[in-house]
Amino acid sequence: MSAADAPAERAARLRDQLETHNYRYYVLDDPTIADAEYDRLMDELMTLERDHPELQRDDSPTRRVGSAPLSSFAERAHGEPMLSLANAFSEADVADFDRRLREALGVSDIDYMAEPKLDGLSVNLRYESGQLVTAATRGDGRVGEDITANARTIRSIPLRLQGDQAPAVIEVRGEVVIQRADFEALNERRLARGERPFANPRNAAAGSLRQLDSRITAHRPLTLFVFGTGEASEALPATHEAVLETLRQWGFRVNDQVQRVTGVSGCLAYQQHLVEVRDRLDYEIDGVVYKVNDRQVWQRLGATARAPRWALAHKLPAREASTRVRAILPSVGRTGVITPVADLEAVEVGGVTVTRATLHNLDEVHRKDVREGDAVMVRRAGDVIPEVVSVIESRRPADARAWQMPAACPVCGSDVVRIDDQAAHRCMGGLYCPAQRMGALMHFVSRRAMDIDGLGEKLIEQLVSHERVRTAADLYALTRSDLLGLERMGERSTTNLLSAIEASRETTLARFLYALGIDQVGEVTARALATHFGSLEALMAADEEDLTAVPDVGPVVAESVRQFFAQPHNREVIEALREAGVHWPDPGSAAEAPPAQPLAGQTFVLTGTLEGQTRDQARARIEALGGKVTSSVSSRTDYVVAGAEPGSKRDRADSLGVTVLDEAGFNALIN
Ligand SMILES: NC(=O)c1ccc[n+]([C@@H]2O[C@H](COP(=O)([O-])OP(=O)(O)OC[C@H]3O[C@@H](n4cnc5c(N)ncnc54)[C@H](O)[C@@H]3O)[C@@H](O)[C@H]2O)c1
Ligand SMILES: [Zn+2]
Repeated sequence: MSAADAPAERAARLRDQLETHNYRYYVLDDPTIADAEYDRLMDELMTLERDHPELQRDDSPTRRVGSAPLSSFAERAHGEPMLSLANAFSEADVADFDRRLREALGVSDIDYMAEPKLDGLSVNLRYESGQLVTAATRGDGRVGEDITANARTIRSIPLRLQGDQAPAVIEVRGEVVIQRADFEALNERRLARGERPFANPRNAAAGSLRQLDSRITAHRPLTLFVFGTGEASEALPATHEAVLETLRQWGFRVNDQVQRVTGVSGCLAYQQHLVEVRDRLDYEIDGVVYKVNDRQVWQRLGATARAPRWALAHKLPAREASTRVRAILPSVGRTGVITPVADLEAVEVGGVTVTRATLHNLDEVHRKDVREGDAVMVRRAGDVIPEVVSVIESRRPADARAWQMPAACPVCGSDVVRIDDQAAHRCMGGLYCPAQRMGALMHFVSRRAMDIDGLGEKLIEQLVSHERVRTAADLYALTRSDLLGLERMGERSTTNLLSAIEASRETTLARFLYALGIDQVGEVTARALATHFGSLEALMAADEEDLTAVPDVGPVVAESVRQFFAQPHNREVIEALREAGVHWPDPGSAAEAPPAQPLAGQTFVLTGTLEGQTRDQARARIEALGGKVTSSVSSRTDYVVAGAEPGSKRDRADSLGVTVLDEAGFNALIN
């Protein structure tokens, strides 16, 4: 092989690849690489052909637009060709473009119309005497697919032009898009039906518009934004700005971000502005387009085989890239919920290197059918966590197997359980699992649990990070010297904290159960369990049937309780706590009788109609136990007791996160 062969071979290979990608993208609506990767291949081929003119060929993808129309549609020739756009990837490219135009036109400043470049599918609408007669996709630029029936179902496409100035013939061009929220809802529905999700809104829009059955299109939320014209039987206004205004008056939707700017600096400022507002737009954009405003100039500048010379597409940083999933890792969060995370081959998305993407939960992994080894599309928008959007099935390795949630927590080895119909899986080692340490400890010391005053998040964080505290039991071994010297811990606060820890050793079984942080076991359930079983031993020995015999304990709660106590590590921590001196009155002993003022310091709000008592009776019972009843709900309210037809106080409680008790829950609490 001679040295001169290398570029020729490379060019041939690039042409092959680009043709394949064109076919998959334009005909099948099923691309296997991200746009930015396609753009890089195209750019490489263009550079090769420019540097080696002998390699130029008329049938090269660099000279052509799109791809031939799919034969299942009728063909529709455009009155005037529909071209693509020249691309700029950098500010220097934009400056070059502007300089070339200024030189060609002999002017010092050029006015441009700057427009968002919508990422959808372009269509050509032909109106005769104001009536929509045909609609076609761009196809290869000369001939497209006839999608007239489908276009008629799109509400933003006027079937008849407004006003009475309609020309005999006019072609109107624009981009059909699917709005972001609609795209997400559409993919949700597809996943729910076991269908493959669309890779991105552009594919969703293209797939929806290129339907042989227009009833399907009618159910897809498509929108048309128009950006120009083709064949016209009469002269149009002299500037592009005025043409857009005419289109508006005819009843089309012209993008409201469109703006007239001057020179390179105007173009770049506009692009910067769109980068900033991009995440707030309802639709996807992949660039901005600058068009010379003076249409007389269009004639003079003309076009290449592929694109007009008076317009330029300035690409925005890509949001999507394709990469490979090296592994799917179960990640244990602070509350024990396990999230599958894709460990990715590093890939750059929009200027940031991405190596991880969330897969949310096991159902999502299965619905998207993401497997270890899969090629996937990854998406990162704004500050949102990167996400695996879809799998490129055609690039799946033969040995890829469906992923399963591990049976044991990868951090602590406790059982992993899916509780009934929740989508989430959890590690059951709540007391022991290092991943859950912070959350478990914060809960353990909280006011309604062990009530250890003075042990805040900052302090717990320090104790955990110094490995001084691993489980709740270690709190009871803390010494003066452990605490002194930690941030903001002086003599006095250390003394106070140590005595708060000391005091918490004496507690009640209900509080202790609540403090354990068993999933599904709140205060009321903890009390019910304590009352029913009387001792921790009896509760730990209970099977599902025993548990569901407790009022208000259903199978979900029962399963959670059983699983919790089934973990050897949890039992170890409980044992250690008891050895550290945590205790409560024996069942049946006089001390188990509720203290005289068990509701001291707690505030209640009563709302709605109670059945077994009047509100006044309920108030009397609360007050007898030391509680207080107030009339309005605030963040200081401990409980809202809601009878029938509770009204707005209940809603307010929900929005503030205040515990709401029904009458049975209230009775359980005060008895
Ligand atoms: N991933 C793949 O496999 C693959 C394959 C082929 C093409 N592509 C992608 O498609 C694009 C190239 O294709 P293209 O020829 O359609 O070019 P293009 O999409 O880059 O630019 C031309 C098109 O932009 C659209 N457009 C949007 N807003 C516009 C506006 N305000 N004014 C004028 N036109 C506007 C029109 O439909 C026009 O046809 C690239 O982004 C490329 O990455 C990807
Ligand atoms: Zn764990």
